[in-house]
Amino acid sequence: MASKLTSEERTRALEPLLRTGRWVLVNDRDAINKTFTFTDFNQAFAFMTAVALKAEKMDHHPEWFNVYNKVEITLSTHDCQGLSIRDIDLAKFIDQTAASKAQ
Ligand SMILES: C[C@H](O)[C@H](O)[C@H]1CNC2=NC(N)=NC(=O)C2=N1
Repeated sequence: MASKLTSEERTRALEPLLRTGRWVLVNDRDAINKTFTFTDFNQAFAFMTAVALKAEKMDHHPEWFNVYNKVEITLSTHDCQGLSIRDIDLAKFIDQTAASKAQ
């Protein structure tokens, strides 16, 4: 079972996502959030499909909300009620996938 990030992991792995990756900490829970904007719904949904397939493989799923060309994603690990290394790994995949789609 996943465990919460240690303070060392927060410094090494989480901070870069917050500093340069435009992920933000959620106010009232241990989670990160980011909104992606694409050119249209087709691009947004192609992105969501790629993330969904990866999430299913990882058995680690995003909370997300889509309106037309925008996808807002929140990542947290329900099993440990906070951020784990699985959220970091999925966030990195999500950033790489978004970069490969027209935005
Ligand atoms: C039983 C199943 O493995 C768990 O419920 C998985 C599924 N996907 C998950 N996704 C997320 N974000 N956190 C979890 O703790 C989690 N657990």
